[in-house]
Amino acid sequence: MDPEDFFNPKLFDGEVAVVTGGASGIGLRIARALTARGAEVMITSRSIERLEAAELEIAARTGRIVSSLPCDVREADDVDRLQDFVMSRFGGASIVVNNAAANFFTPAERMTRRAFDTVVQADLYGTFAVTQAFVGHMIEQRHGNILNITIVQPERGFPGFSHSGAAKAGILSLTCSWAFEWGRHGIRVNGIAPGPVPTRGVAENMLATDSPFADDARHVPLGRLGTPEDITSAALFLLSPAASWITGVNLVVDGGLFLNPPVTDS
Ligand SMILES: CCCCCCCCCCC/C=C/C(=O)SCCNC(=O)CCNC(=O)[C@H](O)C(C)(C)COP(=O)(O)OP(=O)(O)OC[C@H]1O[C@@H](n2cnc3c(N)ncnc32)[C@H](O)[C@@H]1OP(=O)(O)O
Ligand SMILES: NC(=O)C1=CN([C@@H]2O[C@H](COP(=O)(O)OP(=O)(O)OC[C@H]3O[C@@H](n4cnc5c(N)ncnc54)[C@H](OP(=O)(O)O)[C@@H]3O)[C@@H](O)[C@H]2O)C=CC1
Repeated sequence: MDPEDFFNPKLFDGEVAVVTGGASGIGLRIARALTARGAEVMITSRSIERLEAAELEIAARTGRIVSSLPCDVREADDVDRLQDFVMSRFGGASIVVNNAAANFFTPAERMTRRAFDTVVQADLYGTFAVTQAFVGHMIEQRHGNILNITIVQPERGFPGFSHSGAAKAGILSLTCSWAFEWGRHGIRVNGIAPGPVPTRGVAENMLATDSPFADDARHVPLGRLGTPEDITSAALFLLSPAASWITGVNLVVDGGLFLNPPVTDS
């Protein structure tokens, strides 16, 4: 049985969800699952081609239509356009999934300022800007749910990917600050920390020839790599009323990998 089948098909009726990076990988799967369970879903990414393909896939799988808009979350003007689009079409968003991210292997001493900036802007600034675009409406409605896709224990560092580690640690801090600040407005803010999930993004950007990461499950206690479905089940739980007293957590979904993480030498 698909783990997502445990979730009621009407679970997200009446909700409006924005999923950044929703045209591929984990974001696409979360967007599809929310659509299948009644939410109006808006997906964004930079590539129009990928967005169009995702719209078709979601329609074929769920029989429902998603909206999409090209948006580079690093660009303030793009985020403003996204906000305008969602406000005029849906009146606001009640769910934001900050999933868009950039990553590539670069030893710190060779990392250019622009490379650092590219990742921090996509991950940390993008999470801040997209959330801020929609939280005002959530506060007015006294109802909202923000889910940030992070990594496991970013505060411990991420050798070879120090830009990503720093950005994700910043997102974790935002998760906690926002959970505290907005809890009294009926808004929950949580994170999910995926273990290794072999998506296109990982294959293209993290498994470079000189990257220390290997595409195998040797170190995973549960004996396999993750799937977008594994992450989506956790997302559906955290976004649902079943998690109504949970805020400010970074839920690790990694098959137990971080009980004994492999040592990497960048
Ligand atoms: C299955 C086993 C897996 C094992 C892993 C397990 C560990 C789990 C933890 C994983 C944690 C996180 C994972 C992820 O985030 S996966 C998602 C990754 N997805 C993506 O990155 C998709 C989007 N990314 C991109 O499109 C590109 O990577 C990029 C961000 C580079 C594109 O942006 P842009 O077009 O704006 O960038 P530029 O090409 O202009 O480059 C900007 C600067 O960055 C430098 N750069 C780019 N690529 C590299 C590289 N590979 N190495 C070094 N430097 C790079 C580039 O040179 C520019 O800088 P300069 O102008 O100074 O040269
Ligand atoms: N897969 C894994 O092993 C792990 C993933 N994660 C996290 O999970 C999330 C999803 O990763 P995954 O599905 O693997 O990655 P993918 O690369 O498959 O998906 C990332 C998505 O983000 C979009 N994106 C990238 N940069 C931008 C930008 N500047 N503005 C808007 N959209 C952007 C991409 O679309 P486009 O190129 O069209 O813009 C793409 O749709 C990320 O936050 C990642 O850091 C965390 C730990 C492990």
